Amino acid sequence: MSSPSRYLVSAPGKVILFGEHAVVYGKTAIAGSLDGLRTYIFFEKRDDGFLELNLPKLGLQHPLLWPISALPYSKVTTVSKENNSLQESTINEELLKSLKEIVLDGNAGNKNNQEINELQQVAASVFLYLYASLEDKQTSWCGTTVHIASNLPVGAGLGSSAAYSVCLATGLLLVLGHITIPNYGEKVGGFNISDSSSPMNLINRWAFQAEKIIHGTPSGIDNAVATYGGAVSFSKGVMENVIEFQSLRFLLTNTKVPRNTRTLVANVRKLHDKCPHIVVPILEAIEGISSKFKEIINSGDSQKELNQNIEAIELIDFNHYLLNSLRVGHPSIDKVREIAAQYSLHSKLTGAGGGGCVLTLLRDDVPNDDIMKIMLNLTSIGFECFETKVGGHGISILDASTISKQEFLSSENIQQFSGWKHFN
Ligand SMILES: Nc1ncnc2c1ncn2[C@@H]1O[C@H](COP(=O)(O)OP(=O)(O)O)[C@@H](O)[C@H]1O
Ligand SMILES: C[C@@](O)(CCOP(=O)(O)O)CC(=O)O
Ligand SMILES: [Mg+2]
Repeated sequence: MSSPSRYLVSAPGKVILFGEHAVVYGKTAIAGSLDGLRTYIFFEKRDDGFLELNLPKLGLQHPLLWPISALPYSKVTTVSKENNSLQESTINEELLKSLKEIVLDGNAGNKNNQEINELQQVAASVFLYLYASLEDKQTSWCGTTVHIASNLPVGAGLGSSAAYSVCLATGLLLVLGHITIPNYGEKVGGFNISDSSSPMNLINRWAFQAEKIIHGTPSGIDNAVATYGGAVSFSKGVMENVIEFQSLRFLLTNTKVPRNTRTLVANVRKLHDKCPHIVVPILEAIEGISSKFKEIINSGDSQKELNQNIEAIELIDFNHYLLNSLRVGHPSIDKVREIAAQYSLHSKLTGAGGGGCVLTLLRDDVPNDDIMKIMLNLTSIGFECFETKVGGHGISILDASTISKQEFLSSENIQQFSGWKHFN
């Protein structure tokens, strides 16, 4: 049977309850997928030897179009086929540098000579990097068109970079024939991240490469959550389910203050290297918070108790103050915390901080009227808020042979196309 000519893939955003930044240093973090906030990518095979990438969410009006022949294949050294699995290694900086130049080059891909900023350049380079690394010269593959749709805010701490990376890795592994759409019940990898031969793990590892290009030194938590979904604790590439986390309700407030994860993570690194005697204990204290949360959960308290467990709630404030001491706070985040505190609710920054989103725990004993008032208050000063729970699907894939590009682009609810396959 021939493989589909079009694929639709989707991956969720994530929210970190405890442990952001510290997780980059191998400490434990607690995170869950945001099933309702997802990135979708439509992949269509071409037969003219071109790669087309559309980045409307990053403000590019026109598609970027490159002939495959423009890719610097002589510099591709990162992939070797071993035991039928693609082994990636560290980022091939020489290849990446060439690809970044190609992205800016009007003769190669930027036909409309659009002004391309650094963020757009990185997003395009990630696509070309994965394509060049994954293309198997033996296949008669002749190009692809990529369209992206997303209801995830970009650069707001909800893991849009990981959702983008996971979708790109999944779609390119599919269209380049490295994996097929797994059947229900087929072993696809689940949580066993070390099993390198499973499709899920292959996707996760390539998405991690993409995250490295975007972030510099990611911990891997965001791509793991976007790949496998659910609610988890994560440390040094090992994930565990934290089912109880799924019962908690949160308010997410997007301050809309733009920030960039790469810069924030790099700033924490500088602080760490300059003052290790101060920063290392802070990171250990954050680890203590994640551990305490797991201890509370494992102590057998009922969900109601977890939701109102004052010790668990206080962990939110502790984590926030510690993140502030790593200098990743922002006055807009403090404003959200202040408004929520008027109703005795506790909040912390989530993701890399510096603006972006704030997470507020919605306790069961807080009346809906109060939640409405907080939301009104926050929206009246220009913030955007929505209530959410965590958990749910990771990667989803659809054989989109019967869906046209126009149907994809004009759809108000891509999730409603029938035939999606989920793997958790
Ligand atoms: N829908 C999208 N289309 C293209 N690139 C995206 C998209 N979503 C995210 N990205 C990439 O991810 C970057 C933002 O990632 P980051 O700074 O880590 O913030 P976050 O992951 O918290 O949203 C963007 O600059 C872009 O490179
Ligand atoms: C700060 C960090 O812990 C999370 C970053 O998440 P986001 O890109 O801000 O959604 C970095 C990481 O874990 O790689
Ligand atoms: Mg990110």
